[in-house]
Amino acid sequence: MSQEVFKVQGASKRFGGLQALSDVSLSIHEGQVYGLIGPNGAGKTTFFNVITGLYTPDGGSFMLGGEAYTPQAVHQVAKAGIARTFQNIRLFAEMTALENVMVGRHVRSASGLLGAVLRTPSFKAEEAAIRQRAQELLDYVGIGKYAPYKARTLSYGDQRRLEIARALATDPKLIALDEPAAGMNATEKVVLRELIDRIRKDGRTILLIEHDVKLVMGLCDRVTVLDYGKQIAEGTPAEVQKNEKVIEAYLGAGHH
Ligand SMILES: Nc1ncnc2c1ncn2[C@@H]1O[C@H](COP(=O)(O)OP(=O)(O)OP(=O)(O)O)[C@@H](O)[C@H]1O
Repeated sequence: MSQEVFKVQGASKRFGGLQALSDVSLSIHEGQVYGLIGPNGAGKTTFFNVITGLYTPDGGSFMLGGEAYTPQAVHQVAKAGIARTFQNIRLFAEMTALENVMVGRHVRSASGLLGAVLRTPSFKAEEAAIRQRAQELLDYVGIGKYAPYKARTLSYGDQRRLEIARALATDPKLIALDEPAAGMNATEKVVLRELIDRIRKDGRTILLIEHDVKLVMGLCDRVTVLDYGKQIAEGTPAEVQKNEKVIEAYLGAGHH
């Protein structure tokens, strides 16, 4: 069996009287696309925020690449090997597409972000390589020709792909995509699906929150379903789709 890349045991998070995450456990293996689904307010974003250090969990243990992992400050999370995209795109709007990806790459550079700001000699030596790699990643996600354009001028779908390129630039062990298809039209979704498939084939491991159930079922190797913070099902898409609790959660009147 392939190697376990990411393992979560018993992750919990409470906000006041609301148990947003309750004892959630999952295991993601190398080369898998792992889906996290559930109705609105189920706890998906909270889970992402916990594993990427934006929220401190109340409980749970985490392993990344076979080592104990404590989600901490965001830049440490990237260094540890988790890169993410956001439901609401978070790019540097006034920077070019290329520069946005270069920023992601600096996580792995010896001179770091401070070196980039101060433009130290070691930074300049690294910059050409970083620039080249950033261009390769833009080409890889299919927006190479927009490298010199400001991020804010790119179409919505292309901005989402730019976020993915920036995440890939950190060479993550796990890439976490938060609703990558949100706001995309049918054609853009087809292209996105091909891209995620390619990223997986190239050996990356992906955790995906997605509302588009068809996309999830077509792409994911395994799926966890959350409802009111609880894990109501885990398994292959075929198994999960048949699960009574899942059908109830999606059709139940309590949501939406
Ligand atoms: N910072 C916070 N403070 C208080 N409550 C929060 C906070 N973040 C999330 N919640 C609550 O936790 C619950 C889970 O929210 P979360 O955003 O994780 O759900 P979700 O599954 O991502 O939903 P959606 O599909 O709508 O994005 C919700 O009831 C939400 O209101």
